[in-house]
Amino acid sequence: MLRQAVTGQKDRMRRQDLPAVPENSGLFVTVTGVVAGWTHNRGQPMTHQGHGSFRSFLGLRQRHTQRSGLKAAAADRNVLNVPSKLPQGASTDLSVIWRRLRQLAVPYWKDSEVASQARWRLAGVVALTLGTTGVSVMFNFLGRDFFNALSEKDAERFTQMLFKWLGALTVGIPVFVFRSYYQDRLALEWRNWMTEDFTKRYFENRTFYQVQVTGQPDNPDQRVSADIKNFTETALNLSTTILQSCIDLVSFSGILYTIYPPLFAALLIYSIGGTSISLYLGKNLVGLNFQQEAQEANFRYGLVRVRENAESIAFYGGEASEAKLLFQRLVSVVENYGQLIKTSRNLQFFTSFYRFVIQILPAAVVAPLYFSGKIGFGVVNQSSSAFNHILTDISLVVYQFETLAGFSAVIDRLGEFMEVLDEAAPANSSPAAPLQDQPEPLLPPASSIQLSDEWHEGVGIGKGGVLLDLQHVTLRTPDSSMTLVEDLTLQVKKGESLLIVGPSGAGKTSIMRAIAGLWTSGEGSICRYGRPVGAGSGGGDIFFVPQRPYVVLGSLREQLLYPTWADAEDLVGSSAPDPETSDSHDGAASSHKTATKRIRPPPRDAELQEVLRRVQLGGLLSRQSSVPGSPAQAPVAKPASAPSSPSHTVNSPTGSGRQHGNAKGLDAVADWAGVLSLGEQQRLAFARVLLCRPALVLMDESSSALDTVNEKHMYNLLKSEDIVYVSVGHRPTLRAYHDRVLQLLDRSSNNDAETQQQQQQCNWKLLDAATAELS
Ligand SMILES: Nc1ncnc2c1ncn2[C@@H]1O[C@H](COP(=O)(O)OP(=O)(O)OP(=O)(O)O)[C@@H](O)[C@H]1O
Repeated sequence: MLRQAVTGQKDRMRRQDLPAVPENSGLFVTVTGVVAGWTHNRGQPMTHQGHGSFRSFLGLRQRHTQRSGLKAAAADRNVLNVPSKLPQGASTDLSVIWRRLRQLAVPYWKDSEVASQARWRLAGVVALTLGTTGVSVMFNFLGRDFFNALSEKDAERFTQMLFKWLGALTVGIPVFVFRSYYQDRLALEWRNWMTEDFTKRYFENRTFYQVQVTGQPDNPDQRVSADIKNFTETALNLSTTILQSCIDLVSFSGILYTIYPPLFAALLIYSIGGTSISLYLGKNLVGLNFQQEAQEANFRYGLVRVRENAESIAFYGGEASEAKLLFQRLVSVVENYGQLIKTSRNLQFFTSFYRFVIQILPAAVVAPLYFSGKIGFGVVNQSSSAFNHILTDISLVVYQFETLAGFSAVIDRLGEFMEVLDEAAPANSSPAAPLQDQPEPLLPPASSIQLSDEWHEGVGIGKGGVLLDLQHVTLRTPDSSMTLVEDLTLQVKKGESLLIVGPSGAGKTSIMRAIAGLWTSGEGSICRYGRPVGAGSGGGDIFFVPQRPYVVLGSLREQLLYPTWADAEDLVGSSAPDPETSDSHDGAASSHKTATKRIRPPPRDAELQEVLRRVQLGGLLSRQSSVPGSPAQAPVAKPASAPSSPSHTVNSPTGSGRQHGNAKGLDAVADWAGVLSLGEQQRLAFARVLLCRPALVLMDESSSALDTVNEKHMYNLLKSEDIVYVSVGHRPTLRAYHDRVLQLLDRSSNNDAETQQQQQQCNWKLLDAATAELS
């Protein structure tokens, strides 16, 4: 990181068009040399990518073949447990890198909605880049005449040239500054677009969940935040550098050739030799850059985990082991980084030498011509400058080794991520670029449970009042390593409640996952007669309450409105209650355009306060913000019913700056996940259900932290609202609130295949809750 910061700073300085030769060399023997160097920024690393390597060049093939093994392992590890040594592949398959580069780079310039605008801007940057070469050539000639005048002691001409030269500066400086500025701006816009695109696809089809379950790819957050930034900046820099190199090569070759053809020979030998040596010296950088990024991400993630689980760790007294774990990760970071800077040091010995020698080599070659009086002193300078330019063009690899290496690692990481996103995408939304050499699918193709939804215009109930219909469902874990439920057939009808019980690990939560569509591995079909409630859906029939209540960042109001009215900004103006089907308590917002009959406006404050009291959380209304001035990051909800009502300045009670210091009641902002007890969080989850009023709620141990009185009260509230519920739970008291019990039986610990098969054929029982005798 430190190195990144330092080098990043260096790059910035360099991109301010400092000389191509070492900044502190003091070897700029002529003003022309300084200007030529200053006007020529191609000799420097471009935006730093960390310390790169040609890891990708050497790594892709092996990683591809290792993928199947990784898949199996991935199911058993979460992101935190990414092995400290990532597979360090070895591949020289440039076609893979090229394919990934195309897939990453092309969409913005070709398929995006801003493609034509972006192309125009790119054309502007290219024009400015051409301009910089023009300015360099201009200074090359001005410098020659300037030094000729100096050596001939022609004072009048010297003064003339001095003014010309200064005048040229006023043209040259803006060209360089604006080129750099517009290039940076274009990179920023590209990054913005790519980040949005990746993020959108990451959330589509619950890919983020799949990534979490499989652990592939590692550290997606790092890829979205840091790698995309690196990719866009370097891609643009590299493109303009290559373009400028080509143009320079042509322009200055002519100049050099007219001065002295043998200079070419010296130049070719020098550049080819230099490139070969730097490739040799830099080969140890292979893998180090990729490793560094992964190690840094693991270390950072370890710290985040400590923050997220501070209380649990404190209760367990787990500081020492957490610190040990973090130190282990730190050791990996430091060790790898130590290797990296050592290798980099060796490379720099050579590249520095290489750059310094350039300063005198051309002068040494043309010196005999100068001594014999065939050329003037200005021409010596001119040849020096031209030589510098051409050598920099040809020696791109020497100068940009680390940048190129880092860029390949970034392409690799982003390409891998994109392939995961493409795999998760629905069949009809295949990626823009053709995929030859397709990677293997993330999970092996297996039979899957058919999930369907049936709901029409406000009525989501199937024949006979069926809300949920499971037919011959066999459910397996995502890696298909374990069959959890075999041939399960059951229906949940209006007015009937179901309790799912069974030993820990039997698959109770997994049944919920299958109904929610998170797990699909297995056979059979599940039909949900109703619209599932999703974030910002504004209503729905089927509501899922997970085992761990999710507490959003933001105000108390936002806690209550989540998920039904999360992101309700979009809802405002595009949705409205239909007078016939709306069950809004206040009946307001009837002026809004109807988008879907089932969408309801967010409840008003009075209703939110009332529901808090009903779930025995009225006391929260007297709490003050405990996160002064912190920006709420949660999706912001805004009641459509009364957008102009003073009591509904939900979005930002105190303006966009969100100074919550003194906010109270529904506007109070706190780290609710840390402040509320688990039981309070569970009651909050009940409040969300009561506000949404779905037809069916599926709850996974949602009352496990409640006392029996509160538990009874919560179930009575659901009954009073006619909400059908399916609960997962261990507590015996739960049976009293349910009509039927689905009991999952213990899977045999006996490894005997025959015994297991017999048990799996009937590893569940459906019983009447009143009379059932649970085993
Ligand atoms: N991502 C996964 N990949 C593979 N197996 C998994 C995965 N997640 C859970 N399992 C396994 O699936 C089995 C069923 O898990 P599930 O969470 O459904 O159990 P449960 O009955 O709800 O348990 P509990 O009562 O303890 O919450 C367990 O053996 C668990 O280890």
